Amino acid sequence: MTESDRPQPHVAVPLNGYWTEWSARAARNAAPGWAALVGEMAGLQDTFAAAAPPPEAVAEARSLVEQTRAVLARHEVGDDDQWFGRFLPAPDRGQTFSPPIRLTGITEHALAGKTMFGRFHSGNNSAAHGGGIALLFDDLFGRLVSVGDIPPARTASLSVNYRSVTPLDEPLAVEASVAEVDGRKLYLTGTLRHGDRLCADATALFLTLRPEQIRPAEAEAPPG
Ligand SMILES: CCCCCCCCCCCCCCCC(=O)SCCNC(=O)CCNC(=O)[C@H](O)C(C)(C)COP(=O)(O)OP(=O)(O)OC[C@H]1O[C@@H](n2cnc3c(N)ncnc32)[C@H](O)[C@@H]1OP(=O)(O)O
Repeated sequence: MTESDRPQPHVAVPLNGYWTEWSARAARNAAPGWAALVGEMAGLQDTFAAAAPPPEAVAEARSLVEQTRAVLARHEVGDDDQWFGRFLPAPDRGQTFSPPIRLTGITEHALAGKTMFGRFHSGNNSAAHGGGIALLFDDLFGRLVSVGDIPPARTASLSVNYRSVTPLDEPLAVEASVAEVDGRKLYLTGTLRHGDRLCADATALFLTLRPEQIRPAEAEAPPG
């Protein structure tokens, strides 16, 4: 690992008002330890993907996971009230779907950061899955369009070019920027690199939502 690959402090994103409230509400309500549980779950995904356990270990692991599901299922809420994915200032956003992105530079029109794919996102032959790479770009672009005063936006189209193999368990650099704004249309570009090597680049069209397409984020749930 070179010096520039070492984890750098994560930069907090100046979020637009919609996402600020959406995220703050989860932070207000979340139980202590939730962020650590998210980290365990992400680690579990990678460990699970990498394991070839004997029958007794399969049975033990299955029983433990069943117990965990039963504990969590007793506290199921609707998606307006979930915490998963809503810790926007954190590199993993409090979710385990896409790899954490540790942001190292932010302007209103560009983001840069570091990420890494683990075994959970493996395609084959120690290469990251192409769908996982598209997911990474969608998440990165989603963060970019949430910076500053841009109203909430959704992906209308996403195109990825896979230029070379993306390795697992290696630090990767991501960059995204707003190439053009045309009314509600945000044209975005991004790159994923391993060292000096370009692994993938992407373009996307995000559309800011019309007011009637936005669900209110500020509706306060009853405590508990
Ligand atoms: C730590 C920091 C945290 C930061 C904070 C993070 C915040 C949180 C992070 C979340 C990170 C995850 C981010 C995931 C982001 C998703 O993945 S969003 C989910 C995936 N996307 C969707 O589900 C969208 C589904 N589609 C739709 O809802 C609708 O089609 C859309 C996109 C809203 C557009 O519908 P519409 O508003 O009715 O637009 P419409 O009037 O049809 O078209 C407007 C214009 O766009 C054009 N257009 C529409 N679609 C297209 C298209 N596909 N191609 C080309 N042109 C198009 C039209 O031709 C039209 O052009 P003009 O005629 O005006 O020139």
